[in-house]
Amino acid sequence: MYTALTIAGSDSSGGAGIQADIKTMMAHGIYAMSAVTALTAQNTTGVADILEVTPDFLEKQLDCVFTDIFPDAVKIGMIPSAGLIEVTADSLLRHRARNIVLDPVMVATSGARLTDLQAVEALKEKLLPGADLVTPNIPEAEVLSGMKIKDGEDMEEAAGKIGDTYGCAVLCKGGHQLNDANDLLYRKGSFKWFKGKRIDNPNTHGTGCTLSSAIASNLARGMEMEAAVGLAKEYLSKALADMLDLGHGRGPMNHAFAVRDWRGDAANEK
Ligand SMILES: Nc1ncnc2c1ncn2[C@@H]1O[C@H](COP(=O)(O)OP(=O)(O)OP(=O)(O)O)[C@@H](O)[C@H]1O
Ligand SMILES: Cc1ncc(CO)c(N)n1
Repeated sequence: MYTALTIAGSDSSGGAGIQADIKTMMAHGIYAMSAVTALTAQNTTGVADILEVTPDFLEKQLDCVFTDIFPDAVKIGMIPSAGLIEVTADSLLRHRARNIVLDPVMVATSGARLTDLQAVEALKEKLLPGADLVTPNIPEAEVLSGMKIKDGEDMEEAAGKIGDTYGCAVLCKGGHQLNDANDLLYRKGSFKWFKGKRIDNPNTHGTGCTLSSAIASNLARGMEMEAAVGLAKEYLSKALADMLDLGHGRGPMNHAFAVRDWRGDAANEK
């Protein structure tokens, strides 16, 4: 059985963070493990509070996972502070983790900040250089590259800057554009666009977590990076196109489309 680890925050509403990651990995037939960096009290309308674990406790979770069931891939999501980022980077290096997909989470879909400003600096210095792939959305790519992004050409320039500075592949996600949902992969000096049709669904809570976990799941199975990204985007589009509508704000996506056969479609109807 292929295995994957998510290092991320818990989302009490189940649409993003650890919960989205585990749902996605399970839908890909992957055995999912987790190291929790923080608990968030959040729902589709916003984040009420964040409780971080201590660096020492995060390190223990990582040691427990890596010394027992070694993950074939690692997805990194919300890490709220520099101390937790340092422990994570050291641990991944010490345990020789492979297939590391880093979602540089900074702000939730609802607009709330999930990491402090020192964490952004630590992310750049400690985590990006060890990652195989980093998956910023447009505002995150602006922070990491230090430039404004208005169009596809700017996305290429920013992704190139990030990739060349930190020595990792970069997937710049286009979900924050108005007209399309095209993502750009920069890897080893060349660009590949993944074109996506914009789905008219406001319920996009957790799209970034889902995409990065789907990529990690595909890498865990041994897929090449380009194929892993292409298939992950297909998974995300299907989950979004299922038009689940829960909660009072930007709701989560439906992962159950991938596992419906177990109980039949009828069991999912309300
Ligand atoms: N309305 C949409 N229709 C189709 N694809 C979308 C839509 N919105 C986002 N996506 C896709 O979802 C993926 C995640 O991109 P996005 O830019 O939304 O990430 P994010 O902002 O990190 O997500 P999150 O909301 O979890 O923070 C990308 O592949 C993007 O193209
Ligand atoms: C815990 C957590 N991680 C990531 C995101 C980004 O969507 C979120 N809203 N919550």
